[in-house]
Parts: sequence; structure tokens; C-alpha cells
Amino acid sequence: MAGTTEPADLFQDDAAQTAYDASSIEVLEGLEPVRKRPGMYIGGTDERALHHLVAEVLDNSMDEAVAGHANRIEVELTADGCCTVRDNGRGIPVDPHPKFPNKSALEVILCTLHAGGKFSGKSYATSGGLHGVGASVVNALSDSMIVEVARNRELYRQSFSRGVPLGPVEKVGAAPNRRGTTVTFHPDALIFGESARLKPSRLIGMVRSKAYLFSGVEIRWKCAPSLIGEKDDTPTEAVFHFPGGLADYLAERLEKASTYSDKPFAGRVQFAEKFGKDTAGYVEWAINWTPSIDAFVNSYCNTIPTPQGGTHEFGFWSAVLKGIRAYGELTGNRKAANITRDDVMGGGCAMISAFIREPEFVGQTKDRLATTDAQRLVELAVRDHFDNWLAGDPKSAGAILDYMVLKAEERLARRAEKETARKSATKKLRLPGKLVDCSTSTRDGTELFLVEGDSAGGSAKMARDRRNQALLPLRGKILNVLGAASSKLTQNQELNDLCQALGVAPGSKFRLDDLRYDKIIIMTDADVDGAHIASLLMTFFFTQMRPLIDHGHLYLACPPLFRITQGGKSVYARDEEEKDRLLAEGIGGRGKIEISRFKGLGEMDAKDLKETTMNPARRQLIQVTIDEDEPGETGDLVERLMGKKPEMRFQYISENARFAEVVDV
Ligand SMILES: Nc1ncnc2c1ncn2[C@@H]1O[C@H](COP(=O)(O)OP(=O)(O)OP(=O)(O)O)[C@@H](O)[C@H]1O
Ligand SMILES: [Mg+2]
Ligand SMILES: [Mg+2]
Repeated sequence: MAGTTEPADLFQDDAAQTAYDASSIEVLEGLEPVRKRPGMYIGGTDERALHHLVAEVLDNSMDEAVAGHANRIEVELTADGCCTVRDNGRGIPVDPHPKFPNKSALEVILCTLHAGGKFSGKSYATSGGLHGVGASVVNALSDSMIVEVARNRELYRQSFSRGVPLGPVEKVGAAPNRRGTTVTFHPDALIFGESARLKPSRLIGMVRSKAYLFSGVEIRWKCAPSLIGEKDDTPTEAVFHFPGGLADYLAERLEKASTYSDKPFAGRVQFAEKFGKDTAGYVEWAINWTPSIDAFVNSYCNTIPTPQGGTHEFGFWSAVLKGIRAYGELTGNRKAANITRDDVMGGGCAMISAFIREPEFVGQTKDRLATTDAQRLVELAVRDHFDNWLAGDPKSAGAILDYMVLKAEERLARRAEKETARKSATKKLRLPGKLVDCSTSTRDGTELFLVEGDSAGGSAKMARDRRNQALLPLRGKILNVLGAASSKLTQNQELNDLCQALGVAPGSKFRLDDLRYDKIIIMTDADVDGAHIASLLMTFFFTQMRPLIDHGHLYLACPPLFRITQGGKSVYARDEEEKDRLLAEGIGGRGKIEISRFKGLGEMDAKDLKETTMNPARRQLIQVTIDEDEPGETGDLVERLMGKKPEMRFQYISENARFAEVVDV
């Protein structure tokens, strides 16, 4: 039947179709879409998203600073849960907007998606803002937002709630010595939940990082003491200003680490110097290598953190990789050719900050930079500097090169090890001589019978289905493995044969994927010796190949318990009940009926063994499982199986249904 055929009644449901007409298509106006689907704008409504609101407002002030119009920003958290960001920039325009003469530009910016001054590159060269949504999204998701603008010696103010203006922009006084924008907002509990709070410890890191990303700005931090928890060491006030930029920050982070170079490789290149005056922006970086702390890379574009990296980061690592390889060639170190990007990045602690015109990010939270050109710009800008740096400091350069060569060698050695391991696994297995294998080449549906004794092995060999049933006769008793050291384990021939036949190694080297059979079936006599062997085997599997049991590969065969003979005719009974039934029905022979408790598998001929114990259509198997619900059960089980009294084990194995579950398979 074709997969696209619709059930007939789908066509009858006219009502459903009528109800879904043009009126069901909604066009969300203004800021409604933001409140309906915050995820699209801030990546969700969780804590990360909540803190992203501050990032949006702060980014706008940073853009103003990077554009050269502001040099001071203040961030304050107040006890009422509000956040205030103030800058001394140009101030958001407040004059009427040419397209909407009744509204100020301020209102248009805050109440309209995709309204902004960063589309053309005229007011801002390399801004973090680019979509014209940030400020309006914060407004939409705040139950209160107040924006104050000091411009033209006047102070203006407009208030909003959930994206709706509470009135027009108003002049509220004179501001003779002031300019800039102040945004105060309170995240809406309807969106973020009643318990949502801006966390000082989370915000101060962001605030600090902005300061070292742009050395031309000073950021003042203030936080109500009541917001700082007992074990929290976030300061209530701080001033961040890093004239040394990223190099300062890296030095601070690597203060306690030993590094391969005394001084980091750090620098800053204006793209215009290299690519002509029309190329706006620059790249700044700082990196050092250390064996003592985990490698990290923090990358940014236009002060926006890009935790998922992107083109700028890729270009940076390309420069470093090519530089170090070239240096190796120059100094006659042939192994340098083996170094890859991973080797260069491993152990490298790097800060990369690019400023480019019209960056393209993936999504509004801007986690990854997608601008293709950034890769080329950054790579070419960094490359020359790296070459010079290496040449100018041979001691550091040598140490870093040696370290990367070592990383490359380790990586190659690991790969070689993996490859040989794989080769030996796929190489034709050496199988023990006494294994009677089945003919199927795949594992699916195959069974390996572990058979006690040679005589039973003989009839089992004839009784089996040679396509999927294999046999491994086990001679004598296997070593009592529970107490044995693992060296003893590997010396035991029976166990070695068993492992080889199964295709797996015991202990930590066990790999379920290598198992050669689907079902491992222990088939021993229904007597004390048989029970002992079965228990030894189960203990072995339990302690050395536990996943084999956990994944349901281990079974016990259930040979019959009674044989009833009458005048040359024999039948077998699995239990008392079946025996009684057979006796009552009669087995169809003549003369005296003899009932014997069945002893060994060897007593049965191949046909009987097949019918009672091996043929999947007639037999019963007990699947060995471990009951995890009962604490102490497994340890207890091993105790019982391995205890001194063999009768107990026999009893346990033949009767304990908690441990072993009877299944018809
Ligand atoms: N502190 C500020 N100082 C001056 N102008 C600002 C300030 N904050 C916002 N603006 C103006 O408001 C516009 C809209 O800001 P908004 O954050 O909504 O969008 P954006 O920054 O352009 O882009 P993005 O959505 O990527 O943040 C900005 O483009 C800028 O012109
Ligand atoms: Mg913005
Ligand atoms: Mg906007």
C-alpha cells in the first residue's frame, strides 16, 4: 500500500477545514511576538535568558563606547530587583521620528522590532548590535522600564510596562553637565517566573569582561548588599578598567599557572593597516600555553561573547597552526609537520576579540560568528605577528614547539594503538579445537551450549541444529574462579577455551560487541556435580563478564527430571506434574512401567536430547538474571553458589526462581 494514502474520513471533515481559514492566521503586532515567543529572541525564559536582558542593554552602551562616544558605563543592581545601565554617550535620540511624526525616536526604538541606528554603519562602525531588536525585547519582557536621556542640556524620560508606553517622552529638567542614556528595567515575573532574580555573581563576570574587551571604557559596578549571598564574594562596588586589554586579563587568569612562555603572545592589529583604509575594525588577542590548567578559549566579536566560536576563532587558530609549522620547518624540526589544529588548541589559553563591520551572528543570542570574511581578516592579521613573535623569542618558541610536537606524537600513538586493537579483533579468531561451531556467520540467533562431559557432547553433537547451534564440551571441573587471582584465571585451559569460543576477554577487557553467540546455554547433568559446574560457570560470568548476564545472553538448559520406560519405550517428564499426567494417560508401551529419576545427559540418545532439551520448539530455558531490586542479593547469590555445600547450590539452581527466571525460548 502506498504510504501517502489518506484515510477516507479525512476528506469528510469539512468542519475542520472551514474553521481553519484566513481568520486563523494571526499577525502579531508590535512587541506581542516577543512576549508570546521569548525563546526566539533571548533563547528561552530560564536563568541564562534572564541575564541576557542585561547583556542587551549593556551591549548598547558598549557599542556607544566602542564607537568613541562614551567612556564610562555604570551598572547597578538595586534591592527591588531592578537593573540600571547608564552611559555617557550621545543619548538615544528623542526628536520625532520622520516616519512616525507623532512618536519620538526613543519610543520607536523601544516599542518596535527592527528599529535601530546600526543598520547603515553611519552612526556605528563595528557594533555588537545589528538587528534593532535588543532594547525593544528587554522592554517587552520587563514589567517596568524607564529610559532617561540627557541630550542638548535637557533631561528626557519615558516609562513603559510590558512594552507599552505609559505616556509620551517628557522633559523632566535641565541637565547642563550631563549626557547619555540611562535604562532601568525590572524583568517581568509573568515571563521569567516569580522566583527569578538577577544574580550579582553572574553579572559581574559579564561586566568585567566588557571592560577588558575595550580598554577605552571604565565600568563601575554597584550592587545592593542585600542581594549578595553569604558565601558569595561578589563586591558591592567595583571599578573595572584594563588599559592593557586582553593581555591584562590573561595574565590575571594565568597568574598561578606555569606557562611555556614568560610573556603571552598578544597583540592588536587594525584591519585598515593591513587591508586598506576602507576596512573597519581590528583584532586583539592574547594566548599562552600551559600544562597546568585546562585549555580555554574565549572569543568575542564586537564585545559580544561567542561561546560557540565561529569564523574569527577559526582564522586565529589557522594563523597559529601555520605559524608553528613554519617555525618547525625553519628550525629543522621535521615532526612539526604532524601538528594539527587540535594539538595547537590543546593546552592553549586564548582570548580573541574581533571588531568587524556588520557581523553576522547565529541567532539573537549571538553565540557564534558566521561572517565569512572574518576568518581571512583575522588569520592574515595574526599570522605575521606570530611569525615575528616566535623568531624574536627562540626560548619560548622552542618550548611551545616541543610541547605541540609532544601532543602530536601522543595523539598519533593513541591512534596507532586503536588501529592495532581493531586489527587483532577482526583478524580470524583462533578457536579452540574442541569447539563444534555452527555454520551461520553472523551472531543473530546463534546458541553456544556449554556441555558437561564428553559422552553428552557426543549425543548433543548429533542432536543440534548445525546451522545455529554450537557446542563446547567442558572437561572436569573448572577452577573455582571466585577466589582465584586473575593470573590464575588466564592459566586455566578450560576458561581460555571458553573465552576464545565466546570471542571475548574476561574482566575489564570484556566487550559485549565481540560476543560470538546470541545465547550462551549452560547444559549440565541434573545432578550435584552438574549443579556445581553450572554454579562455577555462572560465578565466572557474574564476576568476569557481567554485561553478558545484564544483556540477557546467559541461560540454563532444563533437561528432564524423570524418565518413564515401558517395554522399550521411553518418555521424559520435566517435573512431577508432567510425570503424573503421563502416568495417568499411559505412554503406550506394554508391560511393567519403570520410573527413574533422570541422571545424566549422556543417558539420552540424540533424538531424545533434541526433543527434550535442545529443540527451541519444545525445550525450556532458564534465563539467568540478576535481581537488583533485592539489596544484597547478588553478593548473597555468589556466596550461595560458591558455598561449601554442593547440595545447596544444586537446590538453589534448580529451585530458585527469584534468581533464575523460567522462560520458554
Ligand atoms: N545606550 C544607547 N546610546 C545610544 N543609542 C542607543 C543606546 N541604546 C540603544 N540605542 C539606539 O537604539 C537602537 C536600537 O537598539 P536595540 O538594542 O534595540 O538594537 P541594536 O542594538 O541596533 O541591535 P541588536 O538587536 O542587535 O541589539 C540602536 O541601534 C541605537 O541606535
Ligand atoms: Mg542592541
Ligand atoms: Mg528595537
